[in-house]
Amino acid sequence: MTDDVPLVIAIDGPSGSGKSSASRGVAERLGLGFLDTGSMYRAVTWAALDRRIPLDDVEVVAELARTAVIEVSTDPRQFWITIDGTEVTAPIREPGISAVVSKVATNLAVREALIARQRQIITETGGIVAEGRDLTTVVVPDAPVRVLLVADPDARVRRRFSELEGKADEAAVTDQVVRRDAEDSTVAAFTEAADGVTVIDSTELDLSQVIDTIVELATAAHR
Ligand SMILES: Nc1ncnc2c1ncn2[C@@H]1O[C@H](COP(=O)(O)OP(=O)(O)O)[C@@H](O)[C@H]1O
Ligand SMILES: Nc1ccn([C@H]2C[C@H](O)[C@@H](COP(=O)(O)OP(=O)(O)O)O2)c(=O)n1
Repeated sequence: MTDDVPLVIAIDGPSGSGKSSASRGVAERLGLGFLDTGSMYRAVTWAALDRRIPLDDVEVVAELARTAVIEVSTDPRQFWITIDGTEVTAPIREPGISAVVSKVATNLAVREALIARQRQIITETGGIVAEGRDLTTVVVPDAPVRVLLVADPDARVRRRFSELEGKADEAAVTDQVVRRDAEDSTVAAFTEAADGVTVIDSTELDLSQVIDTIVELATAAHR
């Protein structure tokens, strides 16, 4: 790997396609940072609910996103996130947040604020694997490695369901995966690959095969 230009790897895809796990694995393997952009939308959602701000109040939620101080780990081995000094690493994963986060993620003024913060983190970190819904198309469209990670809806629901270990029933998980993707895809183009983006279908691949494939792409691009 050349050290002069920091390597940025952008990974998008629907819920449960394996973005976070694969990105963390690739970052560890290549000694890069890791950014989970979805955690930032989740943190703003958590803070809005905590302050009793109605999520439909687009302007007030946007102001929160513009003014809140979000610090997020870029260490692939240890994830944490804080908003205005409160650590929200665990609460942002609760089903109650997953059920409503799309309301915040489809607020375009929120997106503008969080995208600016994401670009800042990516620049400060140097080499990084950044994942979400609009990294390949909006946040860092010039990244030398861009991947759309997909998997069949059934596989994605099954993965999420087993991850939640009984915290939510199958209907709720299906709703969180399928409805949320439908809502999120109205503001971010992660259902089809943009020009130059490599599609990886993880339905029949295990995690290490997905990581190997992305590492190979990165090695070829960064020679
Ligand atoms: N290729 C894969 N095969 C099987 N399970 C996977 C695979 N990739 C990820 N998983 C599992 O699926 C769940 C969702 O993965 P995650 O990385 O959180 O997806 P995303 O970030 O796209 O929502 C996790 O429990 C993870 O361990
Ligand atoms: N770059 C991003 C990242 C996430 N989002 C949205 C999509 C989801 O509804 C939420 C949370 O994203 P997250 O990646 O944590 O969701 P999943 O864990 O994959 O289900 O934020 C987005 O709109 N743009």
